[in-house]
Amino acid sequence: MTTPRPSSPPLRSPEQRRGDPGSSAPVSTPVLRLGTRASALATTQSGLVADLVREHLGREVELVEVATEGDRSTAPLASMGGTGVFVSALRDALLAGTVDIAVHSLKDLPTTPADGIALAAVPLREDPRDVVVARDNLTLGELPVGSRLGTGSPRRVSQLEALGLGLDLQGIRGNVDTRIRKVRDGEVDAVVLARAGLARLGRLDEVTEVLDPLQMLPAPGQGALAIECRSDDTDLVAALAQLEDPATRAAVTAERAVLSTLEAGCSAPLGALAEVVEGEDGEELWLRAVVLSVDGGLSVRMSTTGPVSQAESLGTRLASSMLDEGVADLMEAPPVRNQHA
Ligand SMILES: NCc1[nH]cc(CCC(=O)O)c1CC(=O)O
Repeated sequence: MTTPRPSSPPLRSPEQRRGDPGSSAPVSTPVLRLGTRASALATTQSGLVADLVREHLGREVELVEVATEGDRSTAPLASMGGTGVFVSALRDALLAGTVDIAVHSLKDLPTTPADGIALAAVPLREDPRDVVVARDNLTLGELPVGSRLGTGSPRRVSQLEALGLGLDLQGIRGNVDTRIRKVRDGEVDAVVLARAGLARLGRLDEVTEVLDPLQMLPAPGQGALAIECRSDDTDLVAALAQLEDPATRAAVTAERAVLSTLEAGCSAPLGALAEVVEGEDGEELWLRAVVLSVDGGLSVRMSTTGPVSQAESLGTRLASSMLDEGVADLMEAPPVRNQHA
């Protein structure tokens, strides 16, 4: 046991720190521990939420790093059960009581609710669109036939194939920085990323094209954050509600209802985007969705509008209509090969 030198900060156990009588915070408001993955995007997003909590709840927040299987392994995400691997370690930390708040990218959040976990707030969403980062400032349409485009996402692959650009699509993984570096290093000619991640990381200057949802519908929940806590932490559930953006909550609720309804009958690539728009009778929700075969040869695209207050049923009904159009069969459809597939 070494004695800390006088200049060192005093060492305290988490228990001591929680009710520290020496700090200005009263014992009844302990420091909130916000669990985060270690990636640059995750710590940035967690830092944003920590700032919101400090500002709106007036509470002290500290970030606690939590390692997840999705970060430790470089295996394809699908082989680990999808992006849910990023989520479960943080939820385990919540349930174990080692953290009080967890922040996720909403698009990584499984649609099935987790026991004991509350989705306490969905704050204002970033621009949900996908973007291209390409060499020599090129747009998708300017990339020569045969250009290598790196993306491991079936949703992006199928929609890019559907555009018929003759790109050589290559499955890559890695964080935002790694993917952009593959373009700089010439390993691929371009990558497609969520604009929101680049915006939060302050790297929008890398973007060479913003993809219109007409060409590329984003993933359900893309650009939005999910703030979770233990559901029995009722004071915190109520306090975190101050961080909620109702329009964003309605939009992602509709998008995720499409996802969960289709998940039962269909595992084909899916894009969905809901936006609050001005309708004849005031604000309404405009929901668009697409399901494609993996090779992009077949797709079903639908849209609908409805009351913002009925986001969930709007999504469920749109997905049901898509199932009526046979989207469940798209996975099994014989490959429709375009010239460059
Ligand atoms: N797939 C991983 C992931 N999860 C959330 C984001 C970006 C941030 C967001 O969509 O909110 C990304 C990176 C990307 O898709 O480019």
